[in-house]
Amino acid sequence: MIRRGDELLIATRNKGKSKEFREAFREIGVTVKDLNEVAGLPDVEETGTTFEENATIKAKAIAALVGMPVLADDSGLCVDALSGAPGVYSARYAGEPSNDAANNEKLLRELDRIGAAAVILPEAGDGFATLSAARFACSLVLYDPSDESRLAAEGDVEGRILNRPRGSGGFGYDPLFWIPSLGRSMAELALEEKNAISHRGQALRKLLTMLEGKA
Ligand SMILES: O=c1[nH]c(=O)c2ncn([C@@H]3O[C@H](COP(=O)(O)OP(=O)(O)OP(=O)(O)O)[C@@H](O)[C@H]3O)c2[nH]1
Ligand SMILES: [Mg+2]
Repeated sequence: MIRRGDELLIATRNKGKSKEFREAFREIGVTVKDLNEVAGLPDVEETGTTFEENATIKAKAIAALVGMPVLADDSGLCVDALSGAPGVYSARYAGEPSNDAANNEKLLRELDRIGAAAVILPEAGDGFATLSAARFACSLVLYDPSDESRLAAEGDVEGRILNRPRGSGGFGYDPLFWIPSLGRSMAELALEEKNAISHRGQALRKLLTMLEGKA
């Protein structure tokens, strides 16, 4: 369903996501396009209550319009101390249009409001602490309108929320996401390093393995 030399449309307007997909698919010779590069495609409303539901909604809606297989990603950050919030609302946590800086500020405000206990991180240097365990989760859905087939895969990565941002890579909440096993924030990882461990990278590797099995 996806072969070397193919072009694949990803039903996303998030340039951070497309950058990560572009890098991952480049390794297998597949060119990636996102919704910002194709004129006339709508924003799809995310009315689902789970990542998988939303990824399915996005993939099907766009595939119906372009008549080709489409990959969609729905993902987010689930924070233990906030009972799993922001979850499926991660992009719109601080309101719409979505704004990474405002979302990060709201996350720290909410953790402060509930009095989340700060655990000092000596290995991170001056003034850094973590406030809660958290995970990034990603659901990928590849939908092919020619036979109405749907492939779905999930990935997640565990970490802790930092009390202040660290690093300049990645996107979204990456500067606030500390990975204890690496002793770095997600925003301190190079693109390939992030893809090697991230929720999105794991989901994508699972999906590609499923596709190989079908070929
Ligand atoms: O720091 C982060 N590193 C990541 O790797 C990551 N993956 C997801 N997220 C957050 O979760 C929202 C997804 O929401 P989402 O799946 O609806 O995507 P989106 O609305 O940004 O674009 P689209 O794909 O829907 O067009 C994003 O906006 C981010 O806030 C991440 N944050
Ligand atoms: Mg979205």
